Amino acid sequence: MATERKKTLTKEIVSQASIDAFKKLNPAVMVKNPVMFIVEVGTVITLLLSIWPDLFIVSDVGRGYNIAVFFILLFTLLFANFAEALAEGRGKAQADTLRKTKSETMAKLVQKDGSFKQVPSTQLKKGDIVRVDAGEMIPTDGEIIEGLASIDESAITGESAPVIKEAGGDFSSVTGGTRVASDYIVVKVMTDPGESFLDRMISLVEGAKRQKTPNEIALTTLLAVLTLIFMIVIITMVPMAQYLNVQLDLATLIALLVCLIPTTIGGLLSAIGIAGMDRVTQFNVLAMSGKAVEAAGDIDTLILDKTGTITYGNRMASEFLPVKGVSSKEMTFAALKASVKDETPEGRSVVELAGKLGDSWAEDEYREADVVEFTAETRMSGLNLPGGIQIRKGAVDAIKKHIASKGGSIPSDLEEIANRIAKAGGTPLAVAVDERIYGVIYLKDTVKPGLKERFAELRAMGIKTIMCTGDNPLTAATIALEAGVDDFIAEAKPEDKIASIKKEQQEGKLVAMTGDGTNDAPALAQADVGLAMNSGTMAAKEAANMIDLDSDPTKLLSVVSIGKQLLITRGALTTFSIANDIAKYFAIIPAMFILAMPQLEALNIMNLASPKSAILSALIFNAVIIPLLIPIAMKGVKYRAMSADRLLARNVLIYGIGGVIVPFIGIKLIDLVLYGLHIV
Ligand SMILES: Nc1ncnc2c1ncn2[C@@H]1O[C@H](COP(=O)(O)OP(=O)(O)OP(=O)(O)O)[C@@H](O)[C@H]1O
Ligand SMILES: [K+]
Ligand SMILES: [Mg+2]
Repeated sequence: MATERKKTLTKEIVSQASIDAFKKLNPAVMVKNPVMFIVEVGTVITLLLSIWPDLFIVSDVGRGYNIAVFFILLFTLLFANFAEALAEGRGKAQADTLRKTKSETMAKLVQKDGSFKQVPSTQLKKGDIVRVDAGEMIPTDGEIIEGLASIDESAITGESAPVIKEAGGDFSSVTGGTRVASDYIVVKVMTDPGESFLDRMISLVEGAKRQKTPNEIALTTLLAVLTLIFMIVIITMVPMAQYLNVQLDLATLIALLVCLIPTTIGGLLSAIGIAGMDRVTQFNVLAMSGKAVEAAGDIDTLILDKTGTITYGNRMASEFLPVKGVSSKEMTFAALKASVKDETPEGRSVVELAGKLGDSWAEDEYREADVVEFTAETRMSGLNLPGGIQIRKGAVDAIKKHIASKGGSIPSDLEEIANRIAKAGGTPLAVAVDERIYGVIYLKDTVKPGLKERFAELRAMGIKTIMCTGDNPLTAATIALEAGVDDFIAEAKPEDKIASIKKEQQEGKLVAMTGDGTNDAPALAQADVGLAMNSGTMAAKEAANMIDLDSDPTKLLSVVSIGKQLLITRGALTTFSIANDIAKYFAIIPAMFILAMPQLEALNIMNLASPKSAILSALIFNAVIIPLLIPIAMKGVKYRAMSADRLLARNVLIYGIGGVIVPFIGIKLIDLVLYGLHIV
C-alpha cells in the first residue's frame, strides 16, 4: 500500500524554474500578488532612476546607489518567482509523464450490429461502447458492462500488481490510460473528450486550475492592508525628514517601503500552498482543491464505509446454512435461484458456490422472470417468477420484514445462525421463497491489514473514527472491533450516512468521509473532506474532493498531517515575516536619523556603518531571506502531535522571536561585509 512517489527536485526542474522566474515578472501575473506587485512598481521606478537620477527630484545620491537598489529589488522579485516556479515544477514534470500515457490510442467501437470500428480514443463520447482485449490500453473512463479482467493500473497508481475489475457492483469502473492485462472487457464510456480522469489528473498536478483557498485569500487581503499601512507610514516620513533636514530621496523611500512590507510571506505564500498540494500527490492522493487539503488539517471526525473501504470488499459466499427442517440441497437451490440474475459480485459468488456444490440452473426457466435488482435502499435482491412466486435474498432484518408483510413465520433458529455469522464478522443474507425462509448465506470479507495502528494514531491527533455500514449491528460490531474504530453505525442507508455527517457538522465539527460505492457518493459530497477509493465507482470518485490511488482508507492520516503542516507552515512564515519587518524598522530608522537627532543613539544598538549601508544591508537581507526560506516553504514546518495551543505557543516563540533576532544578526553581518569591501 501507501507507495510514496519519490520524485525529488531534478536539475531540469531547477533550471526550468529559473527561466519561469523571469517569465513571471509579467505585471499581469504579478498584480495577483499585491505585496510583490508594489515591489515590482518600485523596481521599475529605481530602474528609471538608475538611468536618469534626477528624473523626479534633484538628488545627490548618485547613480550607483540607484543601480544597487534596483538590482536588489529585481532579485527580490526573482527569488519570490523562483520559489513559486520551483513548487510548481514537480507537478509540471509529473503532468508531462501523464500526458505521454494519454498518447492517442485506437479504440474498438462496438457498432449496433455487433461489429467493431476502429476510432481514435479522442473521439469517444459518453454512452459509446468499446471492447478492450488483453494487452490493449483502455481508451477512456467507463464502466464494465461485460466481462472480467485483470487491469494494470500502474500508469496512474504507480502500483505494479494488477487489479481485478468486473461488471456489476463497486469494482466496475475503469480508467483511461490503464491496460487490460488478461481477458477482455466491454466498456460503456462515461466521460466526454477532455473530461477524463487522466485529463483532470494532469490539470491537477500541473496546477493549471489552482484556485486560492479561502484562507489564502484572507491572508493575501491582510498582507495588502499591511502594505497600505506601511505606504502611509513611509509617506508621512517625508515631511518629518524635511523638518529634520535629513535627505530622503526616492530610491531610499522605495527601499524603506520594501523592507517594511511583508515581502517574505508575500513571496512564499503561493509556493507554500502548491508544495502542500504536491506533497499530497506524492502520497498517491489526488486532491481536487487546496481547500480540501486545508480542511483535512482541521478534521475532527472521520466516517468510513465498511465494505470496500475497511474491508477489501470482495464479499464472497462461503457457506449455505439451512434453517431447521430444510435440507442442504433445498437451501442451495433456493440461494441459487435468488441469485441467478444478480449481477453484483455477491450474487455471482452465490451462483459460483452453488455450482461447486453441484447445483446449476437452466437459463430458459428464468427467461420470463422479473429481476428484482439489489439496492442499498431495500437491501434485498431476487426474482419474481411468472406464476407469482417471489424469490428473495438480503439483509436478515430486511427479509424478516418482507416475510412478516406476507404473513409468513420466522424460523426459530434463523436468528442464532445469522448471529453466528455476524459474530465472526461475516455478512448473513437470508434466503426466502414466497413466505418461507430457507436459510442463510454466509458472505465473507477480509479486513485490510494495519488499520488498527493507523486509527490509533488518528485518535492521538484527536480525530474520532466512525464506521458506517449497511450491514447488521453484530457484523458491524465485530468488524469495528477488528479494525479498531471508535464507534459504528449499522443498518445505515445512504441517507443515514449523510445524516450522520450533517449531525457532526451541526456540532461545528469538520468531517471527513471515505468510501467507495455509488451509495457513498452523496455522503462523500456532503463531507468537508471526501476521500474516494480509486477501486470504487465512478460516482464515488466524482463526488469526492480527494481520491486515494492506493485505496487505503488510513491514507487520510497522511493527508491530515500534510493539511496541518500546510496551515502551520503558513502561520509560522507569516509570523516570521512580520517579526522581521518590525526588526528591520528598528535597524534602519535610528541609522538614518542619528545625525539629525543624536538622542536616537540609545536606540542605535546595531551601530551600522552609515545610513546608506543600513538601508542597503536591510534590503539585501530582505531579498536573500526568501530563497533561504524556500526549503521550509516546500518541505513544511515539521508537524508534531501536540495540542493546538502548545503548538501555537511553540511556533510564536520560534518564528516570532527568531524573526526579530535573525534580521539583526543578518543585517549587521551584511553591513560589515559592505563596509569591509569599501562599498559604502
Ligand atoms: N447482492 C445482494 N443481494 C441482496 N442483499 C445484499 C446484496 N449485497 C448486499 N446485500 C445486503 O445489503 C446490505 C447493504 O449492502 P451495501 O453494499 O449497500 O452496504 P453499504 O451501505 O455500502 O455499507 P458497507 O459497504 O459499509 O457494508 C448488506 O449488508 C447485505 O446485507
Ligand atoms: K519586507
Ligand atoms: Mg459499500
